[in-house]
Amino acid sequence: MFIPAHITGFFKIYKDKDLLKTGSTGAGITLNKGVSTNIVEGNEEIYFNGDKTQLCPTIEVIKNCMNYLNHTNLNTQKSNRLNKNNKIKYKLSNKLDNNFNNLNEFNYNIIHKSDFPLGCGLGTSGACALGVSYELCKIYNAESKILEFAHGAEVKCGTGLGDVVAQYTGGFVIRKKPGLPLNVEKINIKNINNYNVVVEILGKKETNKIINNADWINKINNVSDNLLQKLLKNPTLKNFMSLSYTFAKDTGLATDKIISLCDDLSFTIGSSQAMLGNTVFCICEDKDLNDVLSILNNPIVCKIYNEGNYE
Ligand SMILES: Nc1ncnc2c1ncn2[C@@H]1O[C@H](COP(=O)(O)OP(=O)(O)O)[C@@H](O)[C@H]1O
Ligand SMILES: CC(C)(COP(=O)(O)O)[C@@H](O)C(=O)O
Repeated sequence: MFIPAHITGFFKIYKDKDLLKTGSTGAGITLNKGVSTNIVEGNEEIYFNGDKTQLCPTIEVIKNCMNYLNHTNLNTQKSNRLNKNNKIKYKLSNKLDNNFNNLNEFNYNIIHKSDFPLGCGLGTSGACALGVSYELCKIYNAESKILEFAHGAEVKCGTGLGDVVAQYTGGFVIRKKPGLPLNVEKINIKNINNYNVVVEILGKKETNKIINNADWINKINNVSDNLLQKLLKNPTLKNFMSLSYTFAKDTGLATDKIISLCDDLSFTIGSSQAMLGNTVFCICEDKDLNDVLSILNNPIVCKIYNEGNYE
């Protein structure tokens, strides 16, 4: 299952005892590059772009799914699966039934193939969580839990607050309430294919260290306080980029290098920092694309990905 990358422009942090109510409000866009996840028979391993990893959000999604199955009528589920006569599903179900609490006993591999690295503000960890959640929920007929498993896992790992909700929705997404239940506005963009989103990754930045630090939470929430209303009043890509730049600058999250690159890109529709990464992004029309590319060292050109589960 392909899950798009997601760039948050600005956000406000909400913490709650309930992981599912913890999250962020704010706004972002999903991209036509992201993560594809598959489940295959194997030796209980998780792979990210060919490397064996212990990826927290992926592991937590599997645990969420196991706990859920543990509390559900297993026999009914099992007979459904057996009827489908699918070898992988059958093996998976046996392993899950026998080894609820031991991830190491699973007889399958999770394979993530990503266009972007982890830790660069492109929602890669959220895309892994949502991808594995879709795949597992498909196997266990637990589709109603896809979002819960993935959002809960991201929050628990401290790797994201709003990415999963936005990635599930797809497009230019304004998150009006934190976490679940979903409360978002998906903005319709005319001639969406005329826009390019150009991404320049400068380095890594661990989301965890910012969203769990009291000083950063204060700064972020003070600056973002009225940005959501401003965007809702005028929900255009230009306004989104301008508010995102204000957020990046006024919170102090943007480094001098990021600010200087954004200044160089001021002829575009807008440029800012991809939250929460050491990454710059800008939105431009085709006529400006060559000029944008000439300014950046390793630009990655994307389009806005508008598919999703918005109703
Ligand atoms: N190669 C890796 N294997 C496993 N985990 C990784 C690897 N590289 C980074 N991580 C972890 O992945 C998570 C990335 O989360 P985050 O910073 O939110 O990234 P993103 O912006 O891509 O969502 C962090 O918990 C980080 O420790
Ligand atoms: C900005 C962030 C808190 C983290 O995003 P990332 O670094 O891409 O995981 C995001 O989840 C959000 O709530 O908007």
